[in-house]
Amino acid sequence: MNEASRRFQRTAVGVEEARLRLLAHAAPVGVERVPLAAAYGRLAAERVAAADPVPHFRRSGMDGYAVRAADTAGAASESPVLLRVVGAVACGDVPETALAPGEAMRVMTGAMLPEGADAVAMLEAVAETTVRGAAHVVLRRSAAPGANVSAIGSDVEAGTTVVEPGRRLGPAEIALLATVGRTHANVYRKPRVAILATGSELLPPEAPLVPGKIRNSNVYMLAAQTIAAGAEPVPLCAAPDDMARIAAAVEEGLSSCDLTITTGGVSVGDYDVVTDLLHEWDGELLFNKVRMRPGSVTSAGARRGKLLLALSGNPGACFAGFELFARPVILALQGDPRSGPAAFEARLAEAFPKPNAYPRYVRGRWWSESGVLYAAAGGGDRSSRMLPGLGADCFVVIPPGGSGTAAGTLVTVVPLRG
Ligand SMILES: Nc1nc2c(c(=O)[nH]1)N[C@H]1C(S)=C(S)[C@@H](COP(=O)(O)OP(=O)(O)OC[C@H]3O[C@@H](n4cnc5c(N)ncnc54)[C@H](O)[C@@H]3O)O[C@H]1N2
Ligand code: MOO
Ligand SMILES: [Mg+2]
Repeated sequence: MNEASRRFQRTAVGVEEARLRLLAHAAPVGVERVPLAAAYGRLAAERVAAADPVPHFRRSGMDGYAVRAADTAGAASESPVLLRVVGAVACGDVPETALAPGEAMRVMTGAMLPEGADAVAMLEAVAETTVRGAAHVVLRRSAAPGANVSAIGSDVEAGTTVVEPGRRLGPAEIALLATVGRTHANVYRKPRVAILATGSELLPPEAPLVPGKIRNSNVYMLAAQTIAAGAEPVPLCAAPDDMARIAAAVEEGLSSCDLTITTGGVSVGDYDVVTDLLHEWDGELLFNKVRMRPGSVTSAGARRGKLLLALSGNPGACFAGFELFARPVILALQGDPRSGPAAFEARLAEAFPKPNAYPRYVRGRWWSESGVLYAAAGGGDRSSRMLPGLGADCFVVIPPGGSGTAAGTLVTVVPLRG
C-alpha cells in the first residue's frame, strides 16, 4: 500500500472519543486476595462495610477526669466544684464501677468511660487535692455534656461503607480495613501488559552504537509507565519491521496478556508495518488517527475482548499515547470507574509560538504562585526528543488553531503521576 492510500483511509477522532472507544473494551480483570501489608496502591474489588461502630465504646478524647456534666454546672472561680476521685482507667481497661453523683474518675485519652460519666475535664482544667486523706479534684469551669467524649460510632457508624470497588487502597483505606477487622483485601489482579517495540533500527541498551541504529528506549519507558499505572509489564522481544514477525508477536501478546501495546511503525512510511497489520486486522478497528499532537498516528483495535494499542515510535508521542490511552485502560481493567486523567486549568507562563492543527500535549511543569496556577510548556518539545521528559510533571494542552498561544492564556493541564 502506498503512502497516499494509507493517509486517505485514516479518519481522526478526538482524544476523548478515542479513549471512550478503548474503555468500552476494558472490562475488569479477575480478583485476588492480598494481605493488607501488600495492598497499598491496589484497586479494591469489593465493598467493605464496618460491622461495628468506631469507636465501639464511649472513649475519652483527653487525659483528664471523667465527670457527670450535671455535677459541674455553675462551676466557676468563685464557685468551684469539688468531686471525689474514685479510681482510674488506663487505655484498654474497663472501669470497675459506675460514676455516682459527686464523683470523678481519672481517665487517659482513648480509655473507656465509666457508666454515668458524660464529660471529661482535661487535666489542665482541674486542680488535684486531698480532702481528709481522699483524692479530690476541683473544677473552676463547667463541663458540657459530651465534652471531650468520643461517642459510640462518632467516627464510623456501623454499616458505613469504608471501601468501594474500584477505589485505590491508600493509607486511609488500609487503616479502615484493619479497623473493621480485615487482614486481607480483595483487589483486582494486576493486568498483564505486553509491550512490543518494533523497528529494524533497534538495539538493546548494552549494544555498542553502530551507524543507523539506536537503542530501544521505548520498551523501558513503557514498562515503567505500566508499573506506575499498577500493572505488570511483559516485554516481548523487539521485532524488526517485518509483518510476519510483528503479527506473531502481537498474537502472543493478545493471547497471554490483558492489553497489548506496540510502539513504532504506525505512520505512513514504507516500513510502518503496524499500520499494515491494523489495515488487515480481523477484529474491530477502534481508530487509526487521533486529533492530537504528538501521537496523531496512535491506533487501536479490539479482538475477542482484548485490546491492541499501537503507539507511535517517536518517544515523546509514545509517552503521551500511553498516558492518555493506556493508563486509563489499565485503570479500567482494575475496575477504576473514572474515564480519563484528571485535569485543571492554569495560566500559560510563556507564549507558545507554534500554531497547531490539533491540541498539542506538551511535556511541562506546573506550579502555584500567590494563589494562581501557572504552567510552562517546554518550547523545545519535539516528539522525537527525550530530554523534554526530564522533570516534566504534566502535559500542558496547547489548544489548536490560531498563530500560537499567548502567555497568560488559560490552558488545560493534565498532571502526570508516578
Ligand atoms: N510522511 C509522513 N511522515 C511522518 C508523519 C506523517 O504524518 N507523514 N508523521 C510523523 C510523526 S508526527 C510521527 S510521531 C512519526 C510516527 O512514526 P511511527 O509511529 O511510524 O514510528 P517509527 O517510524 O517506527 O519511528 C519513529 C521514530 O521513533 C524512533 N523509535 C521507534 N521505536 C523506538 C524505540 N523503541 N525506542 C526509541 N526510539 C524509537 C525511530 O527510530 C524513529 O526515529 O512519523 C513521522 N513521520
Ligand atoms: O505524532 Mo508525531 O509525534 O505526532 O509528532
Ligand atoms: Mg514510521
